[in-house]
Formats: sequence, structure tokens, C-alpha cells
Amino acid sequence: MEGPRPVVLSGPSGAGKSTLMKMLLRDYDGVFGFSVSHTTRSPRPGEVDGKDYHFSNREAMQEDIDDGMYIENAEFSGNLYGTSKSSVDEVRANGLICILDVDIQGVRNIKQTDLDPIYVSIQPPSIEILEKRLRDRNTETEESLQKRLEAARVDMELSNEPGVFDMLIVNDDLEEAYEKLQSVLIEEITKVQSTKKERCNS
Ligand SMILES: Nc1ncnc2c1ncn2[C@@H]1O[C@H](COP(=O)(O)OP(=O)(O)OP(=O)(O)O)[C@@H](O)[C@H]1O
Ligand SMILES: Nc1nc2c(ncn2[C@@H]2O[C@H](COP(=O)(O)O)[C@@H](O)[C@H]2O)c(=O)[nH]1
Repeated sequence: MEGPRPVVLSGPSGAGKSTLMKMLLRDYDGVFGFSVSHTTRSPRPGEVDGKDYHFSNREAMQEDIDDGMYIENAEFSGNLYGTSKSSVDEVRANGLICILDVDIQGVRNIKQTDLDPIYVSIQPPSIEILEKRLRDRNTETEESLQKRLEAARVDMELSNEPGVFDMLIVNDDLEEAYEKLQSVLIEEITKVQSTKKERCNS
């Protein structure tokens, strides 16, 4: 498909992917679109079905996975997560930079496709700071928090392997992390903005 390259945002749960993505969506109106994933986990307070996730159940999701409706899917912390082909196509059909927020298994699986995204890993300054952010976010039970920290240790090790990511950003100071994220995406951002301008002028 023609158009700007998608961007994959990965990194441990709690590292700040959603926070940074919301900043992009806020600052670049009509440039980015979020690929809404499916998940079997329960919605958190404030999360909206169809906007944050398509909330599903294991049977329905597994059936769709078996039917080939997903680009990638993974089990994370006891739940299924997946990127449907239609979620990505919908964003790309509008000429937007498609943002995919996926775990490290998703990164591996997307690498087997022809999507050709820019791969960015958002990393916490340390596992201790990550734990504090997750606890302060107040979204996890002790059990799910421990599972996420275990997954984070694996992620932090694998993400440092050469060639996995185009850019690794340590999200310590939020504004600095955001500047780095914008810098790796600037070429695609400019492309979309130029196309929009050309359309307005024609
Ligand atoms: N640089 C930062 N300094 C301090 N707190 C931060 C920073 N970045 C994000 N946070 C906070 O850390 C928490 C986790 O961030 P966020 O929800 O964006 O992480 P995430 O990577 O999207 O997690 P998940 O994968 O579980 O959705 C949030 O409460 C957010 O406000
Ligand atoms: N492989 C995929 N991973 C995904 C997808 N959507 C989200 N995620 C990752 O799951 C964890 C937990 O997310 P949370 O919203 O429950 O905190 C996090 O690392 C996300 O990046 C997906 O479609 N595929």
C-alpha cells in the first residue's frame, strides 16, 4: 500500500508508549491514526470500546485469528492481544501514519510481514522506576503487576539486541523522550503534511 510508513511503538508495559502516542495525536492533527487492537483483557476505567481497544473474548478472538484476520497476535500477561488487518488498513486508507502499540512478540511477528514500519522501543530508565509508574497508574492487581514486570525484564533484554529497533528511547524526562520520538518520525510526518497541503491547494 502507498503512503507513509507505519510506526510500531513497543517496550515494557508502563514505559510510556500510550502517553507518548497521545502527545503525537494531540500535536499532529490529521497526521497519525491509531490502529485499535483487539484484546481479551477487561477494560480499565475510562477506556472506551473501539477507541482504546476492541474488547473481545477468547473464543471470538481465537476464531478470527484462525480465520487469518490478524496481522499479528500474542498472549501477554494471561490475555490475548492482536492487530487486525482491518484496523491497520482503515488508518492507512486515510493516508495517515498508522501507530501500532505492540509488545515484543508483536514486533517479531510484524517483522515477518510486508508492513515495513519504523520500529521504536520506549524503555523505562530502570525496572524500579517502571514498577513505581505501574503502581502509581493503579491499573493492575499485584498478580498482573508481577507478570508485567517479568515480561518487562525479558523486553528490556531483547530490545537491546542490535537491529531489532530503529530507535530505542529511554523515557526518563517525558519532553526529551517526545523530542526523540518526533525526530525519528519527522520524515514521515513531513510527507503527510506536504500531501495535505497539496490537496488543499489543488
Ligand atoms: N517520563 C515519564 N515520567 C513519569 N511518569 C511517566 C512518564 N511517562 C509516562 N509516565 C506515566 O507512567 C504511567 C505508564 O505510562 P503509559 O500508560 O503511557 O505506559 P504504556 O507503555 O502505554 O503502558 P501499557 O503498555 O501498559 O499500556 C502513566 O501513569 C504515565 O502517566
Ligand atoms: N502483540 C500485541 N501486543 C499488544 C497489542 N496491543 C497492546 N499490546 C501490548 O500489550 C501490553 C499490555 O497492554 P495493556 O493495554 O494491557 O497495558 C503492552 O505491552 C502493549 O504494547 C497488540 O495488538 N498486539
